[in-house]
Amino acid sequence: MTADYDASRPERARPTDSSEVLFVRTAATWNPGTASTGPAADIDAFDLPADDTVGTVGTQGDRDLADRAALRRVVGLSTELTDITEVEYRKLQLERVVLVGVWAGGVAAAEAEASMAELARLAETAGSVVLDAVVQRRSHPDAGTFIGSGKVTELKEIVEVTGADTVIADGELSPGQLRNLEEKLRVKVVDRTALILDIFAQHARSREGKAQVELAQLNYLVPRLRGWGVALSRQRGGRVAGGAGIGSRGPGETKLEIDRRRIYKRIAQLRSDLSAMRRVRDTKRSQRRARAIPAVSIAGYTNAGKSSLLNRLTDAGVLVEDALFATLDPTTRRSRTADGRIYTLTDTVGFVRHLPHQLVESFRSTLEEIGDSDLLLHVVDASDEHPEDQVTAVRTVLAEIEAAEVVEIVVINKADTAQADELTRLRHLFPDAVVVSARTGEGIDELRRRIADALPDPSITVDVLLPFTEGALLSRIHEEGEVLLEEHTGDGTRVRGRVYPDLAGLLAPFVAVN
Ligand SMILES: Nc1nc2c(ncn2[C@@H]2O[C@H](COP(=O)(O)OP(=O)(O)OP(=O)(O)O)[C@@H](O)[C@H]2O)c(=O)[nH]1
Ligand SMILES: [Mg+2]
Repeated sequence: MTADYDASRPERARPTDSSEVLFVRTAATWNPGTASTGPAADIDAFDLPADDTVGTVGTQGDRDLADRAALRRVVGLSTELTDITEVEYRKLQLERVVLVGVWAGGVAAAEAEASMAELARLAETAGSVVLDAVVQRRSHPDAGTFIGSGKVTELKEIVEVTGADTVIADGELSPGQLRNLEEKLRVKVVDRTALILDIFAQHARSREGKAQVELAQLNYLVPRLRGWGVALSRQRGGRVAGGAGIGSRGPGETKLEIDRRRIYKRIAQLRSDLSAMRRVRDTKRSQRRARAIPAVSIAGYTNAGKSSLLNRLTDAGVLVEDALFATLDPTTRRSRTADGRIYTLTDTVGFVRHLPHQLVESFRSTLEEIGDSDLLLHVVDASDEHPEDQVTAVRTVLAEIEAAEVVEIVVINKADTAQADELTRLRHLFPDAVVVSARTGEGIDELRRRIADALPDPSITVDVLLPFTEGALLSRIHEEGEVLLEEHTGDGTRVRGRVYPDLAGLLAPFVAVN
């Protein structure tokens, strides 16, 4: 018997074979198809397929989709934290759920409803069936039980009537709230943060993405370890001992200490792995910068159509799915302006209201690319009920990752399905926005023009005579700059054009003398 094990807490009224926390073994064990680093990850700008050279990648999104459809929830794996190093994902078994929210004073009813509707979509994305949703109006969440303690009884009735096995709270619960609610409701309770982490874990593909998610999950887990530990012990007792002798099978203090130490060790390992991956990413990025290829980032709310837009602009063949957080790994592709200037386009992870800070922290290196870009395409879903709330949520995250200063083009997407008066309203709200449909291609030419105008212009005029041995420099002028005149002479190629400062520096030795 240990101090951490709460013997007074009765067994579940409705035991299910799903554990409270499933520790799923390495992705390779359970889903070989997605274990390797996806081709979309870590693409070097110099090897990027240009939009006009891509032939077969259109099927990559289809393959990803098939992979994802093949994902199955894994039931009945070990719930013991026996070897944390084997843990790739911590998955929550969510099946039949009831949602619960607190509608704070001062918040419009519509906003509270939108938040719950989104929670429902998140739950469905994670593979659950939403049976019911309830919201309590009160000035702030109850410190002990999230909703008022009287309401917990009502919620318990709903849980019993619907036969739910999980309650999902629309917010981040303190470890105490989580424990209290579970004790009272006798079903598993998870919060919005855990739910989003679970979706990210399901969708992560690249090594970096997986490490980022796992780090976020462990940081979320640490302060809750005691609660989870208790739950794990009871689960194990129930299964292994057929429900008897549960107390004797609880994890000892020492066991929890060991678990905690293992988790800290794993966190340290992940941090160091990630910082190594980050150095590679930084090098690639700075190579791109050194070559002065302007970078455009596509950001926006989840499901706004960012990947569709990348596909439309470059034929990238990125996975598009009517699901939240379909994209976690940034994909970079190369494109050209009508006057031939090269730029890169990067599709990024979507944002959401109350994006868990653990994720923002873990994904910081990925997200920092947005702050570093020359231009941001902020994609807005015009068919959403509250597009401007999405814009606010996105701008909040952008400020958090210090990307608020980047020049932004608001791209109002899904013009094909949005209501006409809604489009008018949005045009009025965002007068500089471009209205497009990634699906039909409407407005895309206009968007390309706007991108070309917004990209930094090569500003230094050069007039050089390049010896034939300097073919590489000649192609860089073509790729990155603007050629005004080109003449082949007996001594080499005479080029007059406009380039970025760094290339102008390299061309200095060849300045033409007449
Ligand atoms: N009708 C319509 N649907 C669109 C358009 N653009 C995207 N969609 C749909 O919206 C859904 C989400 O598209 P994605 O491109 O995956 O969106 P995303 O922003 O990359 O989403 P995440 O990566 O999950 O954050 C898919 O079902 C797309 O087919 C559009 O212009 N019109
Ligand atoms: Mg996407």
